[in-house]
Amino acid sequence: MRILVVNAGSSSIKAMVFDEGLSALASVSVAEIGGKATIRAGGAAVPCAAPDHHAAMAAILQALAGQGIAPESLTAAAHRIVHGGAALVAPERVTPDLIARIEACIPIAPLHNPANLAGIRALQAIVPALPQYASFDTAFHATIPPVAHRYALPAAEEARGLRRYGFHGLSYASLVAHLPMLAEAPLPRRLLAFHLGNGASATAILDGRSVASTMGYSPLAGLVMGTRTGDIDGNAVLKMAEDHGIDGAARILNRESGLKALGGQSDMRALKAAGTAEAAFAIDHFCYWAARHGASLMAAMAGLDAIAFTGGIGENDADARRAIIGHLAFTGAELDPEANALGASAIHSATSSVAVWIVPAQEERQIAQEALGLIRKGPGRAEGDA
Ligand SMILES: Nc1ncnc2c1ncn2[C@@H]1O[C@H](COP(=O)(O)OP(=O)(O)O)[C@@H](O)[C@H]1O
Ligand SMILES: CC(=O)OP(=O)(O)O
Ligand SMILES: [Mg+2]
Repeated sequence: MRILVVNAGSSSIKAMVFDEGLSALASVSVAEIGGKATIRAGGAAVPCAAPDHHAAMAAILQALAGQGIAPESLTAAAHRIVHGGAALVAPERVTPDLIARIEACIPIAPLHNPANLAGIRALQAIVPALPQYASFDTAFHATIPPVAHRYALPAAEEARGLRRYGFHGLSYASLVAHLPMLAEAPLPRRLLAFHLGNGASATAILDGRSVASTMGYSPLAGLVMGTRTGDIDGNAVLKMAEDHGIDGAARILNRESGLKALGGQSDMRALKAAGTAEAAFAIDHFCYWAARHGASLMAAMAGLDAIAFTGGIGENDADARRAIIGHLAFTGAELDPEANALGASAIHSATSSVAVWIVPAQEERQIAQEALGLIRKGPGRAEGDA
């Protein structure tokens, strides 16, 4: 069995092929789509032409074919879908109806759902009979209670879907599954998890379940991100819509803000390499707001037992982790500088009252596992619609 998993983020596509035992058979990724794109297929990353997610997907399929994994040899494909709305809270087989429901969420996830659909369509065009499955980034957050997910808006607005959803759920679900293995201990009761990638969020995980998260109606809210503002006053958004039109305001908020606006680069590595005063301010701002939002999530769990970092920045950037934990020192969290610099799994000091972990994001494995669950269940109600 060969399951191709496609994880399209806002700036990257990560593809992996798994067998039925969830062993990885191949891995290809394209980073910095729309910028200085590079492709990694086993060896070092090399430049590639990927002005958009369609081109990146074509490059990935070509690279996989070069490794002997032709699209025709796949058993199934499984995709990360960022916004599933309130109804799509479990993995599903891709059908025309499901595609329509994913399309309906494009206005709320403009950087993501089109990219996710690009992957599905690319495969449909080449191997129309290939069964495809979808896993939702919003699903892990279905346990957030109304007090945390409801906006204080009139009921009619809520009925139109205006509520907080929470994202990066596949990453958080895999973190909850893997942290006990890394720590060789039960999952901490009150866990503050930071997913810091191009998109960034934090989640309060109480007894393994999401009880609050920083992203809201869309993946724009909460922390400062590569090109997204994070939290901003609604009236400031209205002022921007007045000045620039709705599309202009949406473009500024989603694509021209965040680290890019403050420091001139959306990519953390590029920002650090730039070394300018603006870049330093952007990084300070990112870490300060990550900590501010993280501290607010502690109230949703009545305290804190452990912190976990994941995502491209969370896993690889020791400076960002040090700055964020520095802002959260009042919680009793303290890093072991050497372990942090090395990127070890446990990075807290011996005297820290809060455990601090690095957990590699395994969204692809999580997606493969969810698809495998559906494949093993056999043809269900979705099969008839296909
Ligand atoms: N060694 C590193 N040091 C600092 N930042 C890094 C490092 N490796 C990756 N990153 C950053 O991680 C971010 C991408 O994270 P990732 O989770 O792959 O993104 P996406 O949201 O597209 O899935 C970029 O800002 C990148 O610069
Ligand atoms: C939801 C989200 O922001 O995803 P990414 O970090 O992959 O852009
Ligand atoms: Mg990602």
